[in-house]
Amino acid sequence: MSDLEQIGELTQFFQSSEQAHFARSWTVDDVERLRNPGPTEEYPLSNRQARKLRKALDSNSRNGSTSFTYGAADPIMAHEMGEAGFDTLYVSGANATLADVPTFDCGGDLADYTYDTLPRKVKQLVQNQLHWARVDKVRTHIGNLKGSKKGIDRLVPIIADGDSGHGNSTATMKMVKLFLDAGVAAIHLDDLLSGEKNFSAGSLTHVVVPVSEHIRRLSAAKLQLDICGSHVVLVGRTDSESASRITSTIDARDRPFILGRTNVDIPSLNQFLQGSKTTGVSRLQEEGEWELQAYLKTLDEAVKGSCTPDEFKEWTSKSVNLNVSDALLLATKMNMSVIWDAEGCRNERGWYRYNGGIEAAISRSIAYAAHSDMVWSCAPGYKRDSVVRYEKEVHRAVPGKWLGYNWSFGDFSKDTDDNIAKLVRDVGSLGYVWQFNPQAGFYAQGIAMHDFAKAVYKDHMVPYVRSIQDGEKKEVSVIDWYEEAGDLVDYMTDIVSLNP
Ligand SMILES: C[C@](O)(C(=O)O)[C@H](CC(=O)O)C(=O)O
Ligand SMILES: [Mg+2]
Repeated sequence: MSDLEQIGELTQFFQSSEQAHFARSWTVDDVERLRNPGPTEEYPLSNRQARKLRKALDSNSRNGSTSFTYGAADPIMAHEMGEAGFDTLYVSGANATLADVPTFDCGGDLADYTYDTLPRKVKQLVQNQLHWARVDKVRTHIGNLKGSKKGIDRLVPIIADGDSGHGNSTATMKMVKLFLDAGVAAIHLDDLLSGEKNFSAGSLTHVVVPVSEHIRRLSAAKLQLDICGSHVVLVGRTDSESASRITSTIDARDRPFILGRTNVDIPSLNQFLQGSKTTGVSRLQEEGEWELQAYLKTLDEAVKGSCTPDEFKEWTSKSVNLNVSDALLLATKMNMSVIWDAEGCRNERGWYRYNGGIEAAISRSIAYAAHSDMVWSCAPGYKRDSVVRYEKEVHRAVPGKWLGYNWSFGDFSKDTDDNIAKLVRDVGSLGYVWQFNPQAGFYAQGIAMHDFAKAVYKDHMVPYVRSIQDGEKKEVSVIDWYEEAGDLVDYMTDIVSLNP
C-alpha cells in the first residue's frame, strides 16, 4: 500500500466513531512517518480480540449489562474461565509478581518488574487459547469433540495491567508493542509515580503524577496503537482516590487537591522529619502529628479565608486556569495577604501533599476521558455512595463513557450471600460496563492447593484418586488434556507420515 493510501486509511480510522473522541496531539502524517517503510507493523490477532471486546462493552453500555471477570494467572485458570463462559479475562500485575516474573524475583505488587512481565503472561495465555482452539477444530473434524466442549470461544479477550507504563514515553510504547504482539485486547495505565507503587504502609503512601503527566502516558500508548493500526481498548486508570502525595504542583487541574500548610510558625515537614528513624505506619503517624499543627488547606480555602467575598469572586474568576503558584502570586498582586505554603508540606522525597478521594478521582477521570476508551478509578474498598457519584459526575461530563470497577479490597464476610450476589449486578446497572476482581482466582487456587497438599501429605494417593473421579464426572478439561492435545498431535504426525 502506498504512503498516500495509508494516510487515507488513517484519516478514516481517526474519524471513525470508535476513534473520533480521542484528543490526539499528532496528525495522520506524523503517524505515517513513524510507521515502518513497507507493510505496516500490524497485529491482527490483537485487533480481532480488541474488536470482540469492543462489541461486548458496547452491548453492555447499550443494555445496562456488565462483564464481570477475575485475574487469570495461568493457562489452566484462563482455560477454565473460558469454559465457564466469561467474556473477558483480566491479567493482573499483582498475580504475576507474586508467582511468575521473568527475572525470577517474585514479591509483592510493587510494579517493579520489567515491562515485558505482563506481555509475556498475556502471550502465554493467548498461545494456550490458540492451542485449544486448534484442538477443538481437529477434534470436531475427527468426531471426538465432547458435547460440553462444542461452541466454546477459546479466545476470550484479555484486559491487561500496564501499571504506570514502566517509565518514560518510549518505554510505554515498547511495552504496548509487546502487548500487541501477545494478542491483548485492552491495556490499563495508571497515574501512579512509576517505580513507586507501595503497599507497605497502606494506601496513604500512594503517589500520583500530575494530570498532564498521565495524559502524556496515555498519549504515548495511543500513539503506538495508531502506529500499529490497533483497535486495542485503552483504559485510563486513576489511583487518586487513595493518593496522598503528588510529584509536582505544575498542573492547574490539580490545584483543588493540593494541600498547603497555613501555620508557618512550625518547621516544614522535611525539617520536622530530619533525623527521624520511623518507617511505614509509624512514619505516617509522625507525619500525622505534624499535620495536626500545620492546618492544611487547599489554596482556594486559604484565599477565601483571607479576603472579602467580592475579592474572592474576582480572584476565582481570574485564576481559573492557574496552578497553585501562579494563583498565589495573583492573590499577592491583588494585595491579599494569604499564608499558604505547599513547599513546606513536601516530605523527604520531595512529594507534595495531595488530598485524594472520590472528588479527585472524578476530576481526573473526566480529564483522562479524551485519552482513553474506558476510565476506571481504582477503588480502595467498596462504597456505594462513591460508585454512584463517580458514575453520575463522569457521565454528566462525558455521556456514555465506558466505566470500569474493581472489587479488590472490600470485606464482605459479614454480608449474606444474597447481598453479595447483588453487588456486581447493581454496579452494572449503575452504568459500569466492566468489573473485575483481580485476586479471586489466585486466592481460590491457593486455597485449593492448601487443602490438597495437606490431604496428599497425609493420605498419599487417596485424595488424588478421589479428586480425579470427581473431576471426570464434571468433565474438568485438564484431566483429559493428554488425550485431547494428543488428538491434535496425532493428526499432525499422521498427515506428515502419509505417502504423498
Ligand atoms: C488491580 C491491580 O493493579 C492488579 O495488579 O491486580 C492491583 C491489585 C492489588 O495489588 O491488589 C492494584 O489495585 O493496584
Ligand atoms: Mg496491578
